[in-house]
Amino acid sequence: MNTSVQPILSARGLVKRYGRVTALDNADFDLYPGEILAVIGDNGAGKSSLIKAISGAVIPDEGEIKLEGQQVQFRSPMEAREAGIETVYQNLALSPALSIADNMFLGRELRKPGIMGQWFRMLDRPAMEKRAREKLNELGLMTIQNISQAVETLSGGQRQGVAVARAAAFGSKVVIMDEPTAALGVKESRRVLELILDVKKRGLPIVLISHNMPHVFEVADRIHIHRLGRRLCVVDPKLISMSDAVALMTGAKKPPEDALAA
Ligand SMILES: Nc1ncnc2c1ncn2[C@@H]1O[C@H](COP(=O)(O)OP(=O)(O)OP(=O)(O)O)[C@@H](O)[C@H]1O
Repeated sequence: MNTSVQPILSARGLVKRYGRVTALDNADFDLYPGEILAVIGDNGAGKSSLIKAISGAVIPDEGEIKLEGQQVQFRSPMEAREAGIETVYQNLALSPALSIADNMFLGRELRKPGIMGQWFRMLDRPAMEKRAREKLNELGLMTIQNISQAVETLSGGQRQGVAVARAAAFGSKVVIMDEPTAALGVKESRRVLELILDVKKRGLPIVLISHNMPHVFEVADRIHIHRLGRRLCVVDPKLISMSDAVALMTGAKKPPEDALAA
C-alpha cells in the first residue's frame, strides 16, 4: 500500500466520552485509496465508536476528520452518506418488510411526477427495481431472483448481500463494514468476503471491522490495531502472524518501533 499518497479519509486526536467512560482517547485513523483496512481490537477497545465518529453516527467531543484532505464535521449518518461514505452497520439497518429494491433506495427513493404534476412526486418503483437489479447483477448477487421480494424472506447471507450492495452502489468514496460476517454461516461468509474483494476491485476503499482473524488476514491490505480507545499501531498482514496480531491487540506484546505507519 502506497502510504506516501494522501489518505482518502483520516482522523486525528478523536475523543469520545460517555459519562466516565472514554470510548475514544486521542484516536488517529488513516484510510488510503483502494485499500482494504481492517480494524481489530479487543471487546470495548473503541472500534465501533471510531467507526461511528467517521460515519457521522456519533459526534466526537474532540479531534478532526478529513475526507480527501478537507476537514469535515458530520452531524448525522445522512451527511456522511451525502459525502460518499456508506456504512454497513452490525444490525444492517434494513427494513425487513420492505422489498430488496425499496431497501436499496431507503432514504433516497427515486421519484417521478404524479398526476398532480411536480408537487406530488410518486415513488418510481420500476426505475428503482431496474437500478437495484443492475447493481445486484453487477456485484454477482445472481441468487436473488425477485427484486420485489421482502427482505425478511431472504437468508442471512442474502440480507448481508443487499446491505453490502447498497453500500457499494451508493458509496462513492468509502465503504465501512462493521462485523459483516459475524452472524453468517461458512458459505454465506465466503460470499460476503468475495463481495468485499469485488468492491475493492471496483476501486472503492473499505474499512472492515472484524473479530474474525482468518477473514481479516485473508482480505486486508493493512491492519489497524485499536487498543484502549486509540490506534496502537498499523501492521502488514503479510509480515505478521495472526497470533502476534492478537498479542498486540490484547496488550500481551508491545508494537515494534516501525509499526506505527506500516
Ligand atoms: N452509547 C454508549 N453509552 C455508554 N458507553 C458506551 C456507549 N457506546 C460505547 N460505550 C463504551 O465505550 C467503550 C468502547 O465501546 P465500543 O463499542 O466502541 O468498543 P468496540 O471495540 O466496538 O467493542 P466490541 O468489540 O465489544 O463491539 C466501551 O467501554 C463501551 O461500553
